[in-house]
Amino acid sequence: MPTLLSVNLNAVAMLRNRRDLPWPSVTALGRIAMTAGAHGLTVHPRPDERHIRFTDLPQIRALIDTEFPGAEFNIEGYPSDEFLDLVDTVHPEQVTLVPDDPSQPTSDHGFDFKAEGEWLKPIVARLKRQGARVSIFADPDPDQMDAAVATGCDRIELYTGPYGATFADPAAARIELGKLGETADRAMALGLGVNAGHDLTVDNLPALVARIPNLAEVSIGHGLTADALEFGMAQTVRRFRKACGQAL
Ligand SMILES: CC(=O)[C@@H](O)[C@H](O)COP(=O)(O)O
Ligand SMILES: NCC(=O)COP(=O)(O)O
Repeated sequence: MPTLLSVNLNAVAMLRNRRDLPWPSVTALGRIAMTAGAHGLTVHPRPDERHIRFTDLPQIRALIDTEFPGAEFNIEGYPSDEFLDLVDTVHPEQVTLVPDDPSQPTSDHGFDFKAEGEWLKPIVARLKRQGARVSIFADPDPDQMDAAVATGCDRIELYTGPYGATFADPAAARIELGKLGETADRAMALGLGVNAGHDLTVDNLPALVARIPNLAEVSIGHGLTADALEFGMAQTVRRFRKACGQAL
């Protein structure tokens, strides 16, 4: 099964929010991405709504349900009561829990499962009762995986930021890829599915999917939106799908 692509719309929303105007439209760009073969759409609403607004969520839900049934809505975020209530109203196919502090400019680490696993367990159970697949953002650290599986989650999402940061340093990239691969191997041996995301690009994806052949899904926003400005959203999605190893 090739790695699936979920297009993160946060960067599109951030551009829209520069003005009190409805463009670029998050749902229109989502529609183009889905028509070009993306498997799903990802959003990461933050408490200050600086990217995705809470009102975007039902619109994206309706887009998927009416035009792309079977596609997946993935909502990422810190599991505050507000976030969990928000998710409850939209019924995403997947929820990805991320240990973000509201003051962080972007996500920059995974959960410490050894320290926070007990706290995560009832949250995972609640989301699974609502029918969502639960994925949890994880650092590339194989030693964390036993505690990750104990939370009851279905998948981890490997934090690939440090790998993305090695774009000008092939030797460093090999080291980061090794850590990601070892963590994925351990997670899969324990029965967890593995997603990945953060700072992935058409250039760094092929080596990642070659090292982790059963990588279930990548969610990509920043690099993909940058390419969409140059190539257009539809062609960009096709380029990223090819980099994931998908047949076009
Ligand atoms: C968990 C993760 O890596 C992404 O959700 C990332 O945080 C995207 O959000 P921004 O593009 O808003 O930083
Ligand atoms: N989960 C990662 C994600 O959705 C997108 O991250 P990025 O490509 O914007 O860094």
